[in-house]
Amino acid sequence: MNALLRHRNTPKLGTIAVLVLIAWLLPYTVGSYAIHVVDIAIVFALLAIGMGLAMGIAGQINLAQIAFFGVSAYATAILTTHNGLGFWPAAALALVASALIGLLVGIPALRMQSHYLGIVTLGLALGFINWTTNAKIAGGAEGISAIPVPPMFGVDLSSEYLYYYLEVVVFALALAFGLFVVRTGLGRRLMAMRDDPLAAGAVGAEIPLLRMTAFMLSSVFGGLAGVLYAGLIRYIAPETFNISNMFLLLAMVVIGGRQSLVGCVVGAVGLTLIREQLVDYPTYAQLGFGVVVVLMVVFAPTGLAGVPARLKALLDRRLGRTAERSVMRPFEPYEAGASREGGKAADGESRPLLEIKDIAKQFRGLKALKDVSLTVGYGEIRGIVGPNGSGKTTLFNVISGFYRPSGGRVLMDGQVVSGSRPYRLSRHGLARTFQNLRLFGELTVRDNLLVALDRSRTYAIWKYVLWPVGVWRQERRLHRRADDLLRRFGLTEFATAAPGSLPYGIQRRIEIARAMAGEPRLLLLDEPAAGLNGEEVRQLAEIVRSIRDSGVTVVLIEHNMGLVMSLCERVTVLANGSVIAEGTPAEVVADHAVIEAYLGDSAMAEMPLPNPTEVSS
Ligand SMILES: Nc1ncnc2c1ncn2[C@@H]1O[C@H](COP(=O)(O)OP(=O)(O)OP(=O)(O)O)[C@@H](O)[C@H]1O
Repeated sequence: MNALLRHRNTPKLGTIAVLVLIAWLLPYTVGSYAIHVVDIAIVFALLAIGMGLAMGIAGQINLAQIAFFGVSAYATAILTTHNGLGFWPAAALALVASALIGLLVGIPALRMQSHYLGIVTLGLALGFINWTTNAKIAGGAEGISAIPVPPMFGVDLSSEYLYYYLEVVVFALALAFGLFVVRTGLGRRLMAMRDDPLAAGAVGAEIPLLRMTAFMLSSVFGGLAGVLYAGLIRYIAPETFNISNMFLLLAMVVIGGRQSLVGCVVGAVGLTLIREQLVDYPTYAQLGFGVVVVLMVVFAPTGLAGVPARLKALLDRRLGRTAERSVMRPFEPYEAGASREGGKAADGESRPLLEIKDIAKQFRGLKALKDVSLTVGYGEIRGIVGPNGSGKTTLFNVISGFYRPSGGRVLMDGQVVSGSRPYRLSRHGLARTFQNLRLFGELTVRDNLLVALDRSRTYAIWKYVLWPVGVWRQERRLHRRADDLLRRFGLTEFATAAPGSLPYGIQRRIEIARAMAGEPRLLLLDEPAAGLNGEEVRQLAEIVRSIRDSGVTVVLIEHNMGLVMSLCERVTVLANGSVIAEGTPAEVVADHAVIEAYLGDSAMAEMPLPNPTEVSS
């Protein structure tokens, strides 16, 4: 069965039918005040979903949600009462306005993250509140009244009972859309960005655009809530969009579980109902919510939505259940053949794939790289060795766009690529792994691979609105390819596991599989054998050879000299940021400068020339 169809969180049809029935019958069972509270709860639920998308899914702290809500509510009010527009055209323009404001608020996220972003978004929300209180067009402290009842084919939406049904339909569609986003490519990329923006960029995720997208999504949900609120209450005033409501919203998302949209809805509905019960004690209610939020952050950071998984993990630990196998299946070699003979490019030219020309990198006073030059031909396996701190990882970081060089150029396939962002380099055919593993910790192993397999551009998210079938088909293709990749790398058994729960050797292999998912031409492996046992190193050598035989050029940094000697045709030696030797493994280990550089370095000082068969398959 397709993995997509057996998604662990896909709601059952029966559950949906029961929920629809409850939603349908609810107005028949409650009084007019209760239905008013439910109508308000739905508005908050929409706001909470938007906030969950930005904060929980994309990891972007957004304290401006109340402003997105306000912008569309005010835009609807102003356009209908001042400009005489009908309710629905005004609502459509209000949605556009809040999406644009969302993009605007997202701009600071390009430069700053975490609490700085929180402060800036909060500042923008305060600015908006200030505007509503002072601007004449916004009605000042008195607000705007007499917003018209939304027309709906003769249905009287001034009745809160009938308005409830409109809200339920809009809410259901919005939640379904949110879940669709979260469970497909865009959501995965947003989550990958949340877990590790550097690694996400390295597998092709356009981080700046994704950050803007997160704020835009959040603002559209805020905008929907604003329109519904304006149509429901038909009067708006600054007190609805104040900081205490922003805090309440934050509490809903944190308590419900910011990484789960359903959790956000539960938090929003639950806290709206509780707030109504405590309406006579607003100060105590605020204080109570504050205490609960602090307790949740400390003891249950994943909120109510995360409680079942935590309980299950606890139970499994208590019962000593370890469901996962800890041994990988064998790697299935790639088909050989695409390998370029004689260091030639695809067009037959004999230029190298990678040219590094006089690269320098300075960190304040420290010259980590000094005029490093080297070339790597097509189909080569190049080793980069050197004592600790000699600049190897810095060189990789420059090649892969993580660092801008202080001088010199990097060319790939004859094209200057130095200074390009990691996601552009990924699309140009570069992939890498990291010395300290950088897997997306909150995603499953399959999702880690899916993020890298998905090469669609961020601008293609228009399909989510206009052509969701296309998104769905693409998902099916990606899941099939992920299954193939999992099988090739012997990882099928671990597909649904969290990478952090797996042994180190398996995590290293997942990282190589993820790098290969992007079908690179050049693969940079940063200490791929670190932490592996002897058998795993032997398997690694087999994998790297097969990758090269499939036509991918490999450059690896390694301290395991046995592996370097057996695998690499040529080795470049760095010391103190400079290339001190280059040649075949036998040549470099006999080089005087190399021996001197390594004196005192235990990895190589006593290095006998290893027998290549030690690590070969
Ligand atoms: N972001 C940074 N800021 C300041 N200094 C840095 C930064 N990154 C690396 N360095 C310094 O640059 C030098 C080279 O570091 P690098 O990590 O490239 O060495 P390496 O050869 O990869 O070492 P190892 O084998 O231990 O991984 C070191 O002195 C290191 O402290």
